[in-house]
Amino acid sequence: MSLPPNILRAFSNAPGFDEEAFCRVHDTGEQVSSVRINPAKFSDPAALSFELDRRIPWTAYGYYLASRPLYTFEPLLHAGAFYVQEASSMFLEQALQQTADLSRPLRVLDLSAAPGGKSTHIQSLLHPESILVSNEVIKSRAAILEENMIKWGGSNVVVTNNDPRDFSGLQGYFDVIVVDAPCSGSGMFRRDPDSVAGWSHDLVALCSQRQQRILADIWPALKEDGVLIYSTCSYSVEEDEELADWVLETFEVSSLPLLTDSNWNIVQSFSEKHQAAGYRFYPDKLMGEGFYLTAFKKKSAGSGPPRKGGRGKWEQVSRQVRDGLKHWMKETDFSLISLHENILALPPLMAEELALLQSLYIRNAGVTIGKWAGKDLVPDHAFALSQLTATGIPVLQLERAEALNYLRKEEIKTGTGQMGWHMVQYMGHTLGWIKVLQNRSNNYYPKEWRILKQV
Ligand SMILES: C[S@@+](CC[C@H](N)C(=O)[O-])C[C@H]1O[C@@H](n2cnc3c(N)ncnc32)[C@H](O)[C@@H]1O
Repeated sequence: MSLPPNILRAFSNAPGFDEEAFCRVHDTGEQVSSVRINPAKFSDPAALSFELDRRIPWTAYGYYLASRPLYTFEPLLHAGAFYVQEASSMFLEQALQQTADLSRPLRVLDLSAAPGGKSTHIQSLLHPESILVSNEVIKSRAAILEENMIKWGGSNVVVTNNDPRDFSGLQGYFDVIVVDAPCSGSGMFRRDPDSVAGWSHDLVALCSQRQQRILADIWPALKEDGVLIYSTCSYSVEEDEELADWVLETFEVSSLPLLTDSNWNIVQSFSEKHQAAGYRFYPDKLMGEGFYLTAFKKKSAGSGPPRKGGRGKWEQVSRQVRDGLKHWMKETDFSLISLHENILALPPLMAEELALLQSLYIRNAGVTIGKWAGKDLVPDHAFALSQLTATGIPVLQLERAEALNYLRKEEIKTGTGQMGWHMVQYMGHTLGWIKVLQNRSNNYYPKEWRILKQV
């Protein structure tokens, strides 16, 4: 792929930009593949059909792969044991660790979260009593975000589908806000050469205005001393350092520098007007795509602490249901509530937090356990993928080919004499539910998530 001169000229003022090396790395067409494992689920690298190669140095959970596998046919991807993510983006881990106290419960918003790369990563880094609001404004993308967060299996996540301005009522609520902003996308040119044709100066200007609007809308929701982490996959200074200057001019805020290892070859930049520290990733300098990240601390909120949420529009489940769930669920201190016919398990304090978040359009919160149908539970897929299932639930281990058939939603020949609900597993990782009947079994894998691709 050769990049047009107008694009190269546009990046010539970007700190650390080396035109010759940049062109060379785009010309080769070389691709870097990487994944991030889920520390709550992943234990055995041998369960993967591909090899984890070198570690990505700025994260504890990321690995480069020697070659790109067909991820769709990897059952552990559907079990939420790993996530396919571009390596540079995992630098978010450094930003969070160095700017926030992750040893205590925090309220964190990932504002532009779909498909869920940063949110799954954040979930792995937070104290378990934290609350992570993973938001996506575009409805169809919010559905994908929800799917990925359910597969990841964390119980402390709320998935919402809101515009940034909908958060204005939550004055001073969040300790940390991550804005992985929609941008002109030049950092992905190597991955997606077709996107080169869509790039223009007008697009960069439009994105920069939208990024300012998003940050202005979300700003009141950040608490005093709270941390804002802003990132793009654009090389354009208008979306990166100039945007950081705009933040410093517009809000009461200070720039938060981060420590990096010189061997990582990340370019540290300083914005022209206010010297905001930023971190630039170039594919010709390190193994990863184009990325920019900067962090800020809010100086004053201009508003008090979050108000009390009052009571939510839900009820605790009855004693009969609670007793009935005993052989399904691990013993926990979670609250069990009924919402829209579903039973939800919410970690301690989340019910109170949800009451505060009631103004948002909540797609998913805590773990959906299922529906109570008269005498017993019809378990939800999210429950299977969570860490809350009781050890006594019957399990059916499948070989790889059968596991893929299950994920295609085909009927599974069980060979088991035991009737009723079973968790289907591959190499000890749960994929979902089946119900074994007298002469057949019903596959409960969600229809909209099934594998459609043929090998
Ligand atoms: C760079 S992508 C996010 C990637 C995601 N953080 C991840 O790591 O998987 C930017 C997201 O911003 C969303 N978006 C688009 N317009 C937006 C707006 N006006 N406000 C907030 N988010 C927006 C896009 O739909 C997209 O999902």
